[in-house]
Amino acid sequence: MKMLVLINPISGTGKQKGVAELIKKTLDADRFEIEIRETEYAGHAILLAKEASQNGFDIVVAVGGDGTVNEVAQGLLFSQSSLAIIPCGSGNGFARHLGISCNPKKAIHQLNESVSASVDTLQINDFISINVSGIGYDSYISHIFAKMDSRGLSSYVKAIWSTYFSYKDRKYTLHIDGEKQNFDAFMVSFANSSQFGNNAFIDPNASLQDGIFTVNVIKKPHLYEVPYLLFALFAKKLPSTRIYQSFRCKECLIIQPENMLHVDGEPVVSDKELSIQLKNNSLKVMIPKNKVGVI
Ligand SMILES: Nc1ncnc2c1ncn2[C@@H]1O[C@H](COP(=O)(O)OP(=O)(O)OP(=O)(O)O)[C@@H](O)[C@H]1O
Repeated sequence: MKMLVLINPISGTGKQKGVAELIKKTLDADRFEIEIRETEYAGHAILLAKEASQNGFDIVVAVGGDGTVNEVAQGLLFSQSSLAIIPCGSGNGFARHLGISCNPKKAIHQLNESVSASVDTLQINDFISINVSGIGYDSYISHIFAKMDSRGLSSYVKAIWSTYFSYKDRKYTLHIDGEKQNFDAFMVSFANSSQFGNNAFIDPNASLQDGIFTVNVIKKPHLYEVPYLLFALFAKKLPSTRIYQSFRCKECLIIQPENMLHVDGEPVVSDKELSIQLKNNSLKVMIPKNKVGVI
């Protein structure tokens, strides 16, 4: 099989630095004919993946985080070529949902044994989301974080600390299955997969193959509830908490008070009105053999 490997040199914590060598040493040369390239700017992977698909590459490997994976997915949507992932981001939500190891060497071994499967994606206005996107507080934080000079966890905590107390629930209108609902929410997530990344689960039972996504409405918690809610987020128990409400659908329309959205963790400027549609079986993905039927 012809395989193009796209390495994002700036993703995550730098794990991708030795990956090219590791791939040459570890990837099954009998099964894959490999070409390796680095991405040169944001959005480059979309173009390279699209060209690869048109030029007969069977697989395009994203070496990076959810942003890189999203770009490769955009380039391969509705094509015969499959997306593969060697996770090197900071969250790796989509790869984790698929059961792909965040250790690059293990991920390459999994790739040697992988099979192709069709998965759903989400179209949010003109954006494509494959993992979890959203509006409200987490989108607000992703926009602030993108403007900060320094990266890393400490900047993230700083962004949250300086905004959490003043940020209140805001008004949203959701049109779903012909019904209109108004509600106040802290954040609203659109989940195709189960987790944001780092095993923080917004919709623990999500499947990428069921033709359904969920709209997850989160109310602002009281400060004393935060420790338990953090535990619940990682223990797959968020759906049973007071602040959580979830709607299953194939499409919906939501009106937000802001022009902000995050798509798989990347901040984007959007319309206030968002039309979200599930695209069933729109992307081929290489998954570990033992995950067939359970993604
Ligand atoms: N050469 C490059 N220079 C600058 N930006 C790039 C380059 N190649 C890719 N990018 C951009 O880097 C962004 C961040 O990459 P990515 O999401 O993979 O890493 P991350 O943010 O560290 O991981 P995660 O999303 O898992 O936290 C992507 O949205 C992509 O557009």
